[in-house]
Amino acid sequence: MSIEITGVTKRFGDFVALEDVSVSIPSGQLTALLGPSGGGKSTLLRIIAGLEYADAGAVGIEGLDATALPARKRGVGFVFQHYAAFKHLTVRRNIAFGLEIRKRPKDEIRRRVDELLALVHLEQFAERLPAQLSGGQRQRMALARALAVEPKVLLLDEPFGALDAKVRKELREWLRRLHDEVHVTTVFVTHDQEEALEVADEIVVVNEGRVEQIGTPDQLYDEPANDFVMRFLGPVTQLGDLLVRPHDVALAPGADDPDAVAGRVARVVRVGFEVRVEISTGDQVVLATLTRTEFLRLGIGVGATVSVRVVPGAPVVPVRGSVVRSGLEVPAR
Ligand SMILES: Nc1ncnc2c1ncn2[C@@H]1O[C@H](COP(=O)(O)OP(=O)(O)OP(=O)(O)O)[C@@H](O)[C@H]1O
Repeated sequence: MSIEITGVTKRFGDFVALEDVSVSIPSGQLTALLGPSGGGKSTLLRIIAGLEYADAGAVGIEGLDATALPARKRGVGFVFQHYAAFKHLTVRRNIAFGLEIRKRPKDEIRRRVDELLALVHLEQFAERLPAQLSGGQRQRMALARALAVEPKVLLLDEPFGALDAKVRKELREWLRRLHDEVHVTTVFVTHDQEEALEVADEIVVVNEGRVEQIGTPDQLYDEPANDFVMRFLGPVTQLGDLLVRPHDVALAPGADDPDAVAGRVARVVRVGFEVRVEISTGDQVVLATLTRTEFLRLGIGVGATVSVRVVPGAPVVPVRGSVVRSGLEVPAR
């Protein structure tokens, strides 16, 4: 394991930002810290970086106990959302900075910076000043600068957060390809579930100072540990005491199915290729998302009686604080 976080707690005054957090991050992986704003992702990243210290617990980096080490001795590279470049230095000099202060030989620096410029596709911008770059190019420069000193670990705090949606999407694909080339252990913070699902090898879901779940994108999507994780990863609807994804809700005309919940179609909205059907089951409104073809095959419309059930095998989780049909009590948190 490359980064080993054990029992980390961090308080700011009375406020508990992280509570007994333990996470193992394997070498060479791209790991996302995902969660809502204020959940503690950045605090965890800053504790790994050595920019913040835990009140309790330990941080190991590549087998070394880094708990009390200052940031500069941890071998980590860091990129923030708003990257502070040296405004008066060219892109080339910005990238070379870490190597220059380490007094590496000039020709080695030139060779390494050329490699990095190629890696982040900024060869033709080498002699520009940071102000003459776009936001996306600046973040790529920031990544090249962080990589220059060959960190053991690369830490990215919402690196594309300040960019517009299109550039953000391009850069996340680029980050994935970059990582496949460089393989440096990378941890990045995001509150965007799509970004995490698309880019990360593994996702750590952080909420209210705790880890809700750790898993691959598929594990999180197919086996969400609880209703928080399921809600955070995309649209959900409630059927009885269970949370389910609207595209995993199956409908049949009529109310003959004894294993299904009977309801009445309350609303039908077509959005592009999908049809969203709201079904009133008396005490609940359940949302089902169907393809247009499926919807037409059912031959139903507003007012129709339907049987509602969950597609067999689809992931469901009990709603926190509710009693599940099996009689299992799920404690409210
Ligand atoms: N230096 C500090 N002093 C006091 N409170 C802090 C400090 N740093 C963070 N916090 C609080 O700790 C909590 C966690 O903050 P953190 O930045 O880790 O969350 P986050 O999940 O990264 O959120 P965001 O996505 O908004 O950055 C927040 O409630 C924040 O206000």
